[in-house]
Amino acid sequence: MTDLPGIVITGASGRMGQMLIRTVLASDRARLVGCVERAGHAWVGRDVGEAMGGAAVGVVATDDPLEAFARAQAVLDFTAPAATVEFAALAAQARAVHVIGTTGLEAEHLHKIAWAAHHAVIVRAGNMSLGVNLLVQMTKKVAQALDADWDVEVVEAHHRRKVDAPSGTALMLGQAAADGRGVDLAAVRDAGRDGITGVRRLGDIGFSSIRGGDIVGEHDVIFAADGERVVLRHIATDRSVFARGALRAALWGQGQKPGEYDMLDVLGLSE
Ligand SMILES: NC(=O)C1=CN([C@@H]2O[C@H](COP(=O)(O)OP(=O)(O)OC[C@H]3O[C@@H](n4cnc5c(N)ncnc54)[C@H](OP(=O)(O)O)[C@@H]3O)[C@@H](O)[C@H]2O)C=CC1
Ligand SMILES: O=C(O)C1=N[C@H](C(=O)O)C[C@H](O)C1
Repeated sequence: MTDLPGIVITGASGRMGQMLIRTVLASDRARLVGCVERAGHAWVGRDVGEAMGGAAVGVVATDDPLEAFARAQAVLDFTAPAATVEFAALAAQARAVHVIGTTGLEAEHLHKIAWAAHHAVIVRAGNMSLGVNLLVQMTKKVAQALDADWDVEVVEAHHRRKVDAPSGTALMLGQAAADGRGVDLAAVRDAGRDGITGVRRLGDIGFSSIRGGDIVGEHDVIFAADGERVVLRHIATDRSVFARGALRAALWGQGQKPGEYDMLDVLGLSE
């Protein structure tokens, strides 16, 4: 039992944090050894099972990430960009595999994460589900097969509490379409149409975001031509698909060389 990889969960009280706690506790391949919340959070000092309204599980939430990471083989991190950058440095210091699900990361954050990956294994993906990562590969293949007369639009829908747009998944899908076409996404990205936009630019990849209610996560990649359309779709109905992927990544990362990996590596879908 104690030989199983020890897992720490950051942002433990969050939507994903709580799903990750349940997933790790239910697993016979890993054990929960720590949960992190920020200083002053109501969960700090409390057993996380009780904090979730159930029975005690023997893990007390802490506001000391380094102490927790030092006891772990992997950190599952679905928090916010500034926190994730801080955790990347600490996980590298503790030589723990850092699984990053956080989205909304900008160039400055990615740069710091890349530095941490010189010293530790980092697995980062805007979406950890098997289905979305298959969709990424399908999107690349369809984009390879179709020319720029097929307009590419990525449409995503999420719950009302999501703070970043386009979603990390939408950006992965847009990147896959750009890779398939052999173009630079930054040069063709079109997000946020409003007002007199002018006609659509040939070759652009468009992004649209819907926010409402409790939508877990829905993504369409639309290839639209004159007279026909191809639509690739993924619908997540339960956050457990992300949590299972994250735990799989943590286990896969054990024994890998330091570096930055993604879910395509974990799932063996890289080309
Ligand atoms: N890659 C994937 O498969 C998926 C990625 N996500 C991404 O995961 C992230 C979290 O999503 P979700 O769970 O819905 O969000 P929540 O807001 O429900 O949870 C985020 C948690 O992180 C905590 N947090 C933020 N900053 C810190 C910090 N400095 N130290 C410790 N804890 C901190 C928050 O605490 P507090 O409340 O105190 O701010 C909160 O508990 C988002 O970026 C989302 O897009 C979500 C689902 C799947
Ligand atoms: O914030 C969320 O909820 C989700 N975020 C990820 C994203 O930005 O794509 C993954 C999933 O869609 C849920």
